[in-house]
Amino acid sequence: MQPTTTLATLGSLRLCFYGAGSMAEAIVRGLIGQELTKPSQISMLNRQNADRLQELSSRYGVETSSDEAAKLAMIQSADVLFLAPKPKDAAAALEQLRPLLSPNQLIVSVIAGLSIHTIEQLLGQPMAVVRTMPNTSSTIGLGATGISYSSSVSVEQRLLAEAMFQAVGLTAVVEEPLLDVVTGVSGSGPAYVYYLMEAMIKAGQDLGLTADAARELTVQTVLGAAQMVKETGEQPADLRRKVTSPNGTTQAAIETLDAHAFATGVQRAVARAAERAGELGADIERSALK
Ligand SMILES: NC(=O)C1=CN([C@@H]2O[C@H](COP(=O)(O)OP(=O)(O)OC[C@H]3O[C@@H](n4cnc5c(N)ncnc54)[C@H](O)[C@@H]3O)[C@@H](O)[C@H]2O)C=CC1
Ligand SMILES: O=C(O)[C@@H]1CCC=N1
Repeated sequence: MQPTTTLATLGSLRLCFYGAGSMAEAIVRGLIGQELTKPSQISMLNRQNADRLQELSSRYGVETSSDEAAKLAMIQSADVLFLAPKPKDAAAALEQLRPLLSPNQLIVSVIAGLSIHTIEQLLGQPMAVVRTMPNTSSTIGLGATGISYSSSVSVEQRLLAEAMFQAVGLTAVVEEPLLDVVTGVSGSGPAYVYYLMEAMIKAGQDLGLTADAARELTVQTVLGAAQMVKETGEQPADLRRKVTSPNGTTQAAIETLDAHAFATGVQRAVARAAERAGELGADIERSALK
């Protein structure tokens, strides 16, 4: 299947998001914003928050319902079912889905740590499962998504899954165990960058800039730095050296960051997030075996 055929196919498919939180919204907003599908092809469901569903329906025009019979119809008529509850709710959510599924539906999970093996166990039948780790930047088409497949996912389904996530950003197909590393780098990654930005803005303000100036200068600096790495193809370390004059201001700042073990802290944070993804997956597996 050619990419254009895949995209045309996507427009005709019914997509159901089971779990209507931040990550589901990011993907929906991206798919609609990139005109990959119409809002009428998308349904979004959650456990009990009717106000949230109302908000999503009026914001994007997607189909939502709190009525049990209508929810059932949305699930059963979906060609692609996105699993997007929190890990702690995943075992219960997948067990609820179990009797409603048919083998021709494509399952796309965004749940951190949850393995394809456990998804298959919880769903109780062989299904085509795409396990992904996206991030919230999918909202604006700048997401970064790691993808793995169960062995029963067909070539066409792979192309479809990649087309969906490429529509909302960049994709990397990886061996399944590496999805936990992807979680540490890019799934949780936006939060590290926001944390850095919070600190830069606060420092600017503490030293006398207005809140607006501190924010705008910080945003443009992060945007420009990321774009420089992308457009020049240079290594971040080389670009960093070009900013760092001998005995200048940047050297003084980097020495201060080193004194606070900045790089080690970030490396440990990524590793800990990856480890935590494994722990979340193991917890769900334990609930599944109960
Ligand atoms: N927020 C993020 O940056 C990212 C999140 N993820 C993954 O996405 C998943 C969702 O995360 P968020 O959107 O942040 O969480 P959230 O808390 O914003 O949304 C979770 C949604 O699932 C619904 N839900 C819970 N139990 C349910 C059930 N039994 N049936 C139907 N719906 C149910 C909740 O009502 C809520 O709408 C998680 O598994 C997380 O690991 C993955 C990548 C990035
Ligand atoms: O914090 C979390 O568990 C989720 C997974 C990746 C980003 N947010």
